Amino acid sequence: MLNLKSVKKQYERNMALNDISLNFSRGKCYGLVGPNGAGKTTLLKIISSIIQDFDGSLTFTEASRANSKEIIGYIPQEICLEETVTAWDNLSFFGKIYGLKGQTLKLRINEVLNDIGLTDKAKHKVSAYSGGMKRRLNIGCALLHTPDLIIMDEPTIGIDPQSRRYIFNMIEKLKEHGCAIIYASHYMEEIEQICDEAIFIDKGNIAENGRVDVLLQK
Ligand SMILES: Nc1ncnc2c1ncn2[C@@H]1O[C@H](COP(=O)(O)OP(=O)(O)OP(=O)(O)O)[C@@H](O)[C@H]1O
Repeated sequence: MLNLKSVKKQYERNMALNDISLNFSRGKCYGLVGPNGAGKTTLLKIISSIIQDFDGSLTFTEASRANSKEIIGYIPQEICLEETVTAWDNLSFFGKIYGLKGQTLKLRINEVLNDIGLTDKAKHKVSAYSGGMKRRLNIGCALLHTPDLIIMDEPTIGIDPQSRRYIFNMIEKLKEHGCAIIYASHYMEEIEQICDEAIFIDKGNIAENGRVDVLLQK
């Protein structure tokens, strides 16, 4: 569904990404692994069109949807929620950004709340949520518009095992629905558990790339 060809990104004198070519297909979870400063977030921001100033090409191979905003659900490393209002209000805000309204918006909010396991806490203020609950809500906000490609930038940092389980179950469901997921993480055991393929990135270059079982044997 997505091809990257010779993608390069330079910040002033710092070459953050150096000739990255990759293909992503539906129904698979791709682990993106690398040390601090390897270029993971830069790559994810290029794929999500947050960074538009780069060299090389990025092509969505299925033209069924109008633009990348409709295709992509981007879950940033930072929690991006308004804590003074409820989970429902946060979901409603993000749903409207994606053009959802009325009954469709209500239906999607209820579905997402169920998927992230927060139905009974929907009317609670986010400031009263645990770190793991905030992470789950952060993910939910990016799924309302049923994106085809979901980008998760280290979504399990500082969370409890129950929230981690919810996130992993969610990834399995998204794969079953034919979505592609790109999952950046520092944790190899997470990549082994949920990813079909892994991309090891170091100093802006691809060090290894392929099926997780094959890479593990290596
Ligand atoms: N806005 C920016 N301006 C200048 N340099 C930047 C900027 N963003 C990132 N960099 C640099 O680009 C390189 C790659 O950074 P990036 O954040 O993509 O790495 P990362 O693999 O996501 O790291 P981490 O695991 O710490 O999140 C680093 O050397 C970083 O300092």
